[in-house]
Order: sequence, then C-alpha cells, then structure tokens
Amino acid sequence: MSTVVVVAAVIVAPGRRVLAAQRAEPAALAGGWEFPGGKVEPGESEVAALVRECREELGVEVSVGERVGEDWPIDGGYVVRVWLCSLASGTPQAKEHLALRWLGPGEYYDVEWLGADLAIMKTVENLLLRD
Ligand SMILES: Nc1nc2c([nH]c(=O)n2[C@H]2C[C@H](O)[C@@H](COP(=O)(O)OP(=O)(O)OP(=O)(O)O)O2)c(=O)[nH]1
Repeated sequence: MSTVVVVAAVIVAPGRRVLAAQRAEPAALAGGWEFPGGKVEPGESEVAALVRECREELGVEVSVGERVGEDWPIDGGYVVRVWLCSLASGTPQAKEHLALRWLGPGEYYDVEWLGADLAIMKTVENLLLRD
C-alpha cells in the first residue's frame, strides 16, 4: 500500500507571521493546532492539494513557495509534507477549524501544536529567522 501524504501550508505574512489553525476533529486531535492542509487525493499533485485545501478550509488562494524539511511521519502511517506559502488573495476564515491565529516571532509556541507540527514549527522558525 502506498504511503498517504498529508500536505500542509505554512502561510507566511509580513512580519514573519505564520497562520496556525485549531483542529475541530477527530476527538483525539480536536483543540490541537496544525498548519492547514489535508490528504492528497488520488491523481492529484501535492501542490494542487495544498492549493485546494487552503481554498476549502480557509477560503483563500495561496502561492506555493519552498518545501520545508523532509517527510514528517505521523500516526496512521501517514507522512506530512510542508511548504512555505504566501497569500495571493482573500483573508483566512475558519471554515473547518475551531479558530485561526497569526503567530509572530515570540509567539510561535503560544499554541498547543500537534506532535509533528511542533517539530515543523521549529524548522520553520529557523528558516524565517535566517534572513
Ligand atoms: N492538515 C494537517 N494535518 C495534520 C498536520 N499534522 C498532523 O499530524 N496532521 C494529521 C491530522 C490528520 O490525521 C491528518 C490530516 O487529515 P485531514 O483531516 O486534515 O485531511 P483531509 O482534510 O483530507 O480530511 P478528510 O478527507 O480525511 O476528512 O494528518 C498538519 O499540520 N496539517
């Protein structure tokens, strides 16, 4: 069986702010914070999945930039693949999440990240603070 790929978008806004989203479901993950995204559908490219998920979950169009890190393994035998993105149009709305938060430097760890996302946030922080 092939690995299920979950794509996640680190949407970066001016001031090195990143968008965090609080999961509504399933019960085991509800209340935890993640980067918006979801599973790649059969026949769909990873970048197309990222754009689709941001449209569905946030009501925004994103431009996809550089890939962050390698594969992050998560429960269920899935892997998460992450890209830096920027907003091309729209203002994010919590269509499927409990809440959204923009986190600037000094606030990156103010939410209860899901396990993999804490490691992702650390890698993103290094990338954003390098320049
Ligand atoms: N979207 C997202 N999912 C993550 C992250 N970190 C992490 O462990 N996950 C897990 C939670 C879920 O078990 C899985 C993603 O599933 P999902 O429910 O977001 O996918 P989906 O939108 O395609 O949903 P569905 O079709 O299954 O309803 O990956 C993350 O940063 N973003």
